[in-house]
Amino acid sequence: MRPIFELARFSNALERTMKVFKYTGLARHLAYDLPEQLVANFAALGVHAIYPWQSSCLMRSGVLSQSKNLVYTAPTGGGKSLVADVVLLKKVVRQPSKKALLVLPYVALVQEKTKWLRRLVEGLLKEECQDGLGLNARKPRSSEITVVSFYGGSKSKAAWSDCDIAVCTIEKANMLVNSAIEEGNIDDLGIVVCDELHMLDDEHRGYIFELMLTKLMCLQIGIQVVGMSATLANPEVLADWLQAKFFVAKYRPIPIHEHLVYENAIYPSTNSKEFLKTASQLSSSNPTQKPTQPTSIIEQSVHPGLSSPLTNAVVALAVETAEQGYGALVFCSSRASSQAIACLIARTLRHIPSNAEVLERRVDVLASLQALPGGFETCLSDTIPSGVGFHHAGLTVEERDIIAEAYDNGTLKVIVATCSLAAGINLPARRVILNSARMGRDMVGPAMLRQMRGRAGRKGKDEIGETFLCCQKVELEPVAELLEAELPAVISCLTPEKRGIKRAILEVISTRMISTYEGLQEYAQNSLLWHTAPNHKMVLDMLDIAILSLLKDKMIEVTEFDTYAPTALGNAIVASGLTPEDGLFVHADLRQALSSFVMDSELHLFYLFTPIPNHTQSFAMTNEVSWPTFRNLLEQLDEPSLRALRLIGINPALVNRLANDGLDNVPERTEDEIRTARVYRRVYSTFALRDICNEIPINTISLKYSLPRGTIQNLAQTCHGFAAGMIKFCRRMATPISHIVPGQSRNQDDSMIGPDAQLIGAGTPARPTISGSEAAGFSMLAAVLEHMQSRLYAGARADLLEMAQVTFVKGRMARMLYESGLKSVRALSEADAKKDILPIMMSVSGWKLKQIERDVNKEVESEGEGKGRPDDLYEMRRKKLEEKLLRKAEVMVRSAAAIYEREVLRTADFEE
Ligand SMILES: Nc1ncnc2c1ncn2[C@@H]1O[C@H](COP(=O)(O)OP(=O)(O)OP(=O)(O)O)[C@@H](O)[C@H]1O
Repeated sequence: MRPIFELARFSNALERTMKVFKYTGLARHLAYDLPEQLVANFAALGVHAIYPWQSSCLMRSGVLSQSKNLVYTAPTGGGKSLVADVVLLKKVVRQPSKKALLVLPYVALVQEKTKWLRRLVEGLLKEECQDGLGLNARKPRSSEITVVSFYGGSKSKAAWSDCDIAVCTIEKANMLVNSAIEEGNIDDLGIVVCDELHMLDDEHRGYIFELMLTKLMCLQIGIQVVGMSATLANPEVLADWLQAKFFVAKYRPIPIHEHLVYENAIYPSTNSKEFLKTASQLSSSNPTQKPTQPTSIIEQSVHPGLSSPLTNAVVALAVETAEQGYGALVFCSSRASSQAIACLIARTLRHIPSNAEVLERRVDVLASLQALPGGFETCLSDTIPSGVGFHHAGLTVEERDIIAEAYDNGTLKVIVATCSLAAGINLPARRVILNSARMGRDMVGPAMLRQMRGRAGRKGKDEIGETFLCCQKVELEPVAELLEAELPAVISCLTPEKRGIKRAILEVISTRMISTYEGLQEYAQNSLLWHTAPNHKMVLDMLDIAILSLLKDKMIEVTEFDTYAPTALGNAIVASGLTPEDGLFVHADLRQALSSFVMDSELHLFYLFTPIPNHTQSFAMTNEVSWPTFRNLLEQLDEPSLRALRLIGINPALVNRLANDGLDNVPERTEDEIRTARVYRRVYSTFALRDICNEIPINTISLKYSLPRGTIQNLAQTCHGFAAGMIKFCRRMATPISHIVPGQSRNQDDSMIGPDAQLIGAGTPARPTISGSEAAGFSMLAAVLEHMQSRLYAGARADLLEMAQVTFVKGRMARMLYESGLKSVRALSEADAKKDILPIMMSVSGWKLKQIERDVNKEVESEGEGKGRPDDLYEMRRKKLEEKLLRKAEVMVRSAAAIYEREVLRTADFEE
């Protein structure tokens, strides 16, 4: 290792850093040209030296000088993120006018990375300006670096303009890039880092990576692109596409010892070839083949639940790891089996004594789970005391966070999870145990298998890593095939069989990036599709077909200059982040609402705010509708609500028939039938959304609709973003925007176009692409939806709506204030922040106090009494929290006073 950051012996960070430079040679450090504070921050986070491969990768010409794009791969846990962190932070510090986008596929990863980067930029300043040169140069002004996360369901209201580094999900990143192009400030973007680049070939979400990167490649304005992955079979192809340097590293700081387990026997496999050989020998019926010898045998338990050798092996291996005081991650094929296996492991571990302090921490974990407003999976009460948790998408985010944190800090020793955990968060383990290699009924793919096994032995957490792939006889052959399988080459998802290029074309026309046919051809030539297609004519034909289809669907039009311009519809679809197909679906629903909107029931509005099936893939999948429940819900509706549903297209007789016949779903053979099925599924979700807004606990809703709590929570979180998208859709439909010059188009809140908006081409008339009355209708609908949006944000009934306008008063807080007598904005405006509001806020934040207590105990335990007395530390942090909440309470009172004053003035105006 090259010890550029070697340190630890010095107390003061800066002093430490200076010593580092002397020790390692300034020349080496200057090669990276990193600010001292950044070096110190890396060291404080445990990165004292850089791996040789990281150094070689960074030193590829043009990478650090930010003139070259970079694509690289390294094994899981190999330290890829550090390379990207260095390039990204250097850009932001040295070119302070530039912003950085960091794109990750999962919300949990976005949150984790945001926390990491915030710690990394602590005290790190970007240089604001440097006027003049030499002796006359003015000293640069400096300012702090802001890191903001963007993802669906995020409560943050931060805007692109507020941040230096935006950490985003793929969809949000694409939307940010679209808005920046449209608003003419894409120049502000200096670097885009794409983690998990292999996701490019994920048909559901990954193709948006390609749309975004193709735009950046086409723009040619020097935005540096950095892409990385542990599972890229063809980095050179991607590098060629992105005009990037590429680098392949094989280094893994902690090697993994791999094993195959079959019929209670453990076979070693030092590499995947040997693994494959062992698996093939075991599955072979050839008597002449010399049998492979196991290294050890797992004792078969007499417990009836462990009669299957596979389950017996999985449980025994997990128990052994926990007994030795290490962490084990067990991957199962389904949510149900992960819970069942967790219970079996816990039952065995129950008889093994743990120390009193650990037991107490587990009691705290359970208490935190019990305190969750959304309820918790009661089965966890059986497993947590033994140090075992489970983790899957059926749990709420809070449950998953508590379990992951307890595992990370050693309170829990085993987590049993579905494979979504492997890619979703960075939880390391001494031992990774695969209870067969399946996801549902299918075998996992080679990339996922690598991700799962890659969780074993992570630098900074453990010094050894082991994996055990446990399988049954029938699985030996598919497992052998899986092990032999090469990682599939990443290919474009824009092929006609997958997503096609319609959305891609609509986006670039709608954002005004391209308006000519030649421009569109050039765009297509910048896509991965072009780089991987065997035949370029096919791509150009696809382009023609997509243009025709967009013209036919009236999403784009041909102007009198023979260029392409978006229609209001096309613009609305792109602005609200929908695919063209989903956009048409939503448009049909909104037009119907325009023609006959049912105002005397909330149901129609809730329907329009319900994310459409496929928009949030996890909700209301085909087989998740319980038709008997649907029928019961219809039976309880009042007349206006029933009328609303009939208008939307629900036929109660059909629901009745499906419930009686025990059928799974409405038929989906023709396009009409597919649309109808989507409407039924969306309405089912609408009922759940209505319950969420009526503050029915997640637990109760989950039971009522036979849907997991995680699914209900996902609906609650995604509906806000979807509702905002619908409002944007209506606003754009209401506005003649087709000839607005980029950069002049709209206000920050994306509301109306100013009267001075410039026209493209002298004398070009601004032609609304929909009729005046329809535009007015959409404008009215936007206003109605906007009004109702606060109902969603409040998560509370109408009587709390007024309160929910006040800053920081949302959901539970609104209810608590209401219940303690502060029932109106006026009452709140007259309240005493310290005496009346602070105690309520402290009780709502009870879980935070628990968290403080846990953190203090943990720190004192690891750093000793030098940190201070636990009680004093706790008191100090409690006071800090109190001060923070008091400031919030004061803002609340001021906000309530402002709203009340406005209200009084409005009434006075009206009375005059
Ligand atoms: N040079 C280094 N010295 C010490 N620790 C390091 C170094 N580089 C990375 N690490 C640590 O190793 C761990 C794994 O690194 P990182 O998350 O960057 O790996 P990765 O290759 O991105 O893994 P994955 O593919 O699983 O996301 C992290 O805890 C990270 O802080």
